[in-house]
Parts: sequence; C-alpha cells; structure tokens
Amino acid sequence: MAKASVSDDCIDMVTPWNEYLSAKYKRSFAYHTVRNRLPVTVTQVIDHLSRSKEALVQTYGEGSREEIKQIIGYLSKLKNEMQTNKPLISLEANEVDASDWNNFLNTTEERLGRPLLWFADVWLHIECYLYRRIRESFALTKHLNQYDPFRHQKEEAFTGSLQAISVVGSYLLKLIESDAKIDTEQCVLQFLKLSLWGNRCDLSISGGKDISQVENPLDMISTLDELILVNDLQKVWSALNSTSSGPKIIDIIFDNSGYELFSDLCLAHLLVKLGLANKIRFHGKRVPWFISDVMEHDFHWLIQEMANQTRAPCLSKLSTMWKDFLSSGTWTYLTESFWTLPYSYDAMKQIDPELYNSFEGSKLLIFKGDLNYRKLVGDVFWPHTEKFSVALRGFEPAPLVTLRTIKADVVVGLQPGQAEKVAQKDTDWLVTGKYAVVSCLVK
Ligand SMILES: O=P(O)(O)OC[C@H]1O[C@](O)(CO)[C@@H](O)[C@@H]1O
Ligand SMILES: [Mn+2]
Repeated sequence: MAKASVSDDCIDMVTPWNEYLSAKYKRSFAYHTVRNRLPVTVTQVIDHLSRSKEALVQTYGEGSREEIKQIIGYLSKLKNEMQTNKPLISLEANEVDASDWNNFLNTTEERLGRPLLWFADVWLHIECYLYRRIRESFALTKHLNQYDPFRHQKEEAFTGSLQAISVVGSYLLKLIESDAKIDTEQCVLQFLKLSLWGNRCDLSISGGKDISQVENPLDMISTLDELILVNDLQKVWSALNSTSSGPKIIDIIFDNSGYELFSDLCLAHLLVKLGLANKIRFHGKRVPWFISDVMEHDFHWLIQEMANQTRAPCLSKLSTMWKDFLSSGTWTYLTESFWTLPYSYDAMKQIDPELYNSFEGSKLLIFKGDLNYRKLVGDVFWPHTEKFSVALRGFEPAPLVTLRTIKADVVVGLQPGQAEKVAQKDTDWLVTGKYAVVSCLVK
C-alpha cells in the first residue's frame, strides 16, 4: 500500500537511550526539526531570494536573474526531497570539502547497505547536509557563487542588540581602563556567563524571528545561575588561571554572529588583558551554516560596524583595540572546512589530523553553542546522568569547555533525578535555550 506520508517510515516512540538522535523517532525534536522546521528554513531562503530579486540583479548584474530562478528551483527540489524522504544525493559543485562530503555519504551508504534517508538517519548528519545543500545551490552559480542568504539576518541580529552591546561594551572598557584592582576571578566568571547566555541568540531555534538582546545582559546574568544545570565554571577558572609553563593559547570555536559573537570577543579581550592568554584563535564556518553561525565576513563586519557607532564611543574604541589585536597576531581568525562537515568531534583525529594536532598546545578550547555540543557528544541520546568525559568518546586534544544553552534533546552530566525535576517545571527544557550547561574536561 502506498505510504500515506513520510511519517509512516517513522517509529511512533521517543528516542531509546544510547541511540543516535534521528527523525525516525516521531516523538523526538529531530523529527519535529526535519518535518517542520527545516522546510521552513528552505522556504525562507526562497522567499528572501524572490523578494530581493531586483536588488540582487542590481548588485550582481543581469546574469544573476536567471541564476536566482535556478537557485529557487534547486531549493524547491531540495525541499521536496526532504519532505518525501528521498535518498541523500552527492554534491556536484567542486568545492574544497565536496570530496570529504561525498566520501562521508558513500562510506555511510556502504556501511548501511542503503542510501541515507532524511527520516532514517542521524539527525546531525541530516541537518548538516541540508545546510551544505543550501550552500551548493549558490556554489553551482557564477554571479551568486559567494552569496550568503543568511547575512541580512545575521546583521540584523547585531543591529537589533545594539543597546545590550553598548551596555556590555562600556562595562568592559571601564574594567580594562580602570586603575583600580579588579577581582580577576569574578570578572572572568561574569564574562564567561555573558558568552554562555549570548548563545541564546540563535536564529535557527527562533525560526529567523528577531532574537535581539534587548534586556541589560549584566542584570540578566546574575539571575540565571540556577538555570545552569551543569556548572563547571570553577574548573574553567582553574584551567585559565593555571600557571602551566605551556604557551597561553586559547581557542574559541564560534557559534552565532551578532550579540553572541560580540560577547565572545569581549571575553577574549578580557582574557588577553588579564594575561590569561597571549594568543586567541577563533574558528568560524566556511559556508553559511545553521542560519546564524559566524563566517569570516560576519566577524570583520561586526568589528567594523562597531567602529561606525558614533553614538556609542565605547564600541568604536573597542573596535580599534580589536583591530590592533588582529594586526599584532594576538588574535587570529581561522576557517577550517572540518566545522562544516557532518562529523562529530571524535572523528576529528582521523578526518582532519592537522586540526586535531593544532589543538595539542592549547590551554583551553572553548566550544560555543548547541551544535558544537551535539558534535562533542556525538548526537547520541545518552542517559542524562552519563559522564561528559564518557560522551566525548576519546575527543581530548586539550582541556575543553562547552558554553551551551540547551536547544536539542541531548544533555549529559546531570545528577540523578535532576532531569526529572527540571522537566516537571518545563516540559520543553531540552529545546528552548532557557537552560544551559557548562561542562569542562581538564587534562
Ligand atoms: O546555534 P546553536 O546554539 O548551535 O544552535 C543550533 C541548534 O539549533 C537547532 O537548530 C535547534 O533545534 C539545532 O538543530 C541545532 O543544534
Ligand atoms: Mn549556531
């Protein structure tokens, strides 16, 4: 009998413990995401292109008119493939990571003995594949080859948060310019929390709705400690404050642009100013990713946009200092392809040994956000009391910490009974970004 709908392929149950998160489980957030949220994301890109067509043709030339039609056709086909649970197909455009992606697809197909399907396989792989296919629709064109369909939303996420950004920026400037002795530990903990809660601003969870930070984040921070379900901030402080002889290099693996990126750079500035790091390496995405993730353009755009804020002189002052950090090499911005492959981080040593080895000398790896967390723990539905060190499955290139607001249904490191207690208060505690975890692995 013909399937009434794709969901007939899915199992009407919650994800079993220790199983991969997957849209094959109808009661999972993965199913809701693949069934309802990702089609909306594709539709929003199509709508954006349709609405901006004339402006795009103005900017990219008459040749782009036909390409816009081509991209919309490609995206409509992609949406249909997903909604009718078609096999995942190889990438066509010859980009730096295309062979890695196609190797992943072929190797997985061989292991499974069947092609990958949207409603059967690991959510992480499916969701990353969707964004990589959105990228492909532009990579197959000439005029719009480097166009970022999410840029306008990422930029609005900054301009919409300018009030909160000014508050935090002037606070940071006062701190670093004051001669008064500051409580180093308290300041670092405060800026770690600002960076953590900055992760609430993520367009993929909000479905693109405006998520600008309007409250005063400094007031907000002090009231949120009880929402941090795993709080290893003291361990992070000890790792940062350790007087180990090694180089004081810290890596920040970025998540979202806008307010979150600003809060990450404030933390990075403080760590350098306090002598806890003498080099900070930032890692961003090579292609438009999960709507709000940072690309190199977003990074430099934000710092330049701060320089333009004549009504917030603290921001233009910070912008000058941040440009100096970049030109002196204290800060470096890196874009490795690995971050936009489908792999969870236990595969890094094998897939990108150069990247893995580059972390060996790092004092601390700071992973921001939910997708990085899912890649750290492998998108497995671990029991919530499973140890973070076990869930990492051998990914330990250096001391690391995850600053993550919870937006997907996987969390480890909780105490017995803790998940049940939170769920009584908020049934959707796993997917709203209201709660957070700060989990640290020190070597
Ligand atoms: O920007 P973040 O914090 O990585 O959030 C991305 C997360 O948002 C979601 O789209 C929300 O479900 C997840 O699929 C993904 O892990
Ligand atoms: Mn993100």
